[in-house]
Amino acid sequence: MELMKVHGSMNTFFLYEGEDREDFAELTRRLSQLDGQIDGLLTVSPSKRCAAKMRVFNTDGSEASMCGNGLRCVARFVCERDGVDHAVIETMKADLTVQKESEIDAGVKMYGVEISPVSFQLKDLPMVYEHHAEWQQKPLPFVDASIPFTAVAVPNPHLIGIVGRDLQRNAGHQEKWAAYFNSDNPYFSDGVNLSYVTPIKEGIFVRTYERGVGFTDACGTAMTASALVSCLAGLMPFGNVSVYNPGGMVNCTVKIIDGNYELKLSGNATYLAAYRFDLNEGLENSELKLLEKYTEQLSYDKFIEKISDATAELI
Ligand SMILES: N[C@@H](CCC[C@H](N)C(=O)O)C(=O)O
Repeated sequence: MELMKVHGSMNTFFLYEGEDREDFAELTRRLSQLDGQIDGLLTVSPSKRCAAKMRVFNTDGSEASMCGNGLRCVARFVCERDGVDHAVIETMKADLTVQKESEIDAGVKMYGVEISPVSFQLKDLPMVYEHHAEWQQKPLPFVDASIPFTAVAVPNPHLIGIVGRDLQRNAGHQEKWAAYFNSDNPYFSDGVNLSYVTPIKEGIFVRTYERGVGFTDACGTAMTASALVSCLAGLMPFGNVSVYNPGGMVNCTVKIIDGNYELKLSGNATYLAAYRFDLNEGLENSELKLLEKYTEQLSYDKFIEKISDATAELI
């Protein structure tokens, strides 16, 4: 099978186009063994009602309901394949609009994607904490009395803490709690993506420990959820929020229209290389062969260099 290696904000995936397969979970685990850089597998298959259907698998083989950085890459793939500038993509819980946008820097292809639905109901993550229906901007006393946390599903589950620079730089605190919440624990039966957010001059900085993966350079749904939480907390005005992360920078648009949240994530969709994945006799003997390395990353690296001052102290 042919695969493409792609990234959104350095959140890196193999992208596979073809019919749905039963063995995507095993395939993803094997691909992660063969290539330690990836954060999962994106699959693009035919949809009965949309331009395509996207599924996303974490490196541990678990399937997630959404992936914001991955959707930008799938958006580019589908728009270029179909010769269009916008499309609707079927995902596990919603059909989402995506569109091509102008390059943020020479040679850096950009796509905007809808992030929806949004729910603060703990049952939608799911999260269980005493008898609460929601948990917004309040410390979880058993974690840390100084960090206001918000639980939100977009629709994959996120727990967002607003922290100062010291906790942001020292990833040990975040790692300890993320590892706990993604193992056997009474609060998150399906695990959770844990992000720490710090306001900076240019916007916000977000670091995410992803469920099913571990620390990643960026998580698109987490950055969008963090922008929403920052607006609700009064740290950022509603509208456009620049979100910096260890893998780059994205723009999130946060609006409330008629009481509904409207969220959009805009950022790069970069193609790294084409591969052939030969299954041979079974997954354990499968091999990954590089067919072609693309040069787009050079443009992305230049873009990163230009924005590096904003994040220098925090990465
Ligand atoms: N990297 C993604 C999210 C991928 C899924 C996540 N790990 C989960 O299990 O919910 C993004 O860009 O949103």
